[in-house]
Amino acid sequence: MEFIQTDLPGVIVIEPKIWKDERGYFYESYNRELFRDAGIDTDFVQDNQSFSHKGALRGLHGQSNPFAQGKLVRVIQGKVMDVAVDIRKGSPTYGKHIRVELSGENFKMLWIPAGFLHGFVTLEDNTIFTYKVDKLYNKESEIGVRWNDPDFSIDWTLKQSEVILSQKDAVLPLFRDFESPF
Ligand SMILES: Cc1cn([C@H]2C[C@H](O)[C@@H](COP(=O)(O)OP(=O)(O)O[C@H]3O[C@@H](C)C(=O)[C@@H](O)[C@H]3O)O2)c(=O)[nH]c1=O
Repeated sequence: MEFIQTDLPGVIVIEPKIWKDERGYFYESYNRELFRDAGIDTDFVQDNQSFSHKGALRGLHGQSNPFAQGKLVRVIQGKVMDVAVDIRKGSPTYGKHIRVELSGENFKMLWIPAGFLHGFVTLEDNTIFTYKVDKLYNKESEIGVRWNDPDFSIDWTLKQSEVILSQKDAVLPLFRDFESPF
């Protein structure tokens, strides 16, 4: 299993070792000891899964303390462009984002600690996205910023007309009107 630092300190790409044979494949999607050795020392308390049609864009989301979540995300089937945005005030990379393509074929995972917003757009139909989080869902703690915020100018790969949003995500605040709790 390889742990690869990204341009946002704290956000880590994980490439698991894939064991392929005539039956198919096997891999460890989480190993507490290896993660702890790599500096990801946390207790996961909830697993989530979503299914999306091509163009579904979920984000940019987070939760404030005491429910701020670290997330370990991956794609089981299909493909997404996954995005993390640093919203830690005073961070040298405050307001900056990274993008990583995650797919059922590249097996990559992304660790996004608390203090970041997270979102993804599905690039293929029938995409199954799964993630572990280290704090429980808490509706009252939900925070977010509009996906197409001009200050972030994220290249989501798809055109605006191809994107499917929830009603909630369509009206999230812009970054300039957002008070980061971190
Ligand atoms: C996130 C979440 C939602 N729900 C419920 C509430 C809601 O009625 C329904 C759908 O929720 P949402 O529309 O917020 O789902 P979604 O837009 O997929 O939200 C997710 O987006 C990605 C980008 C993340 O990073 C996640 O943390 C989460 O915020 O599921 C839970 O019961 N538990 C949870 O942990």
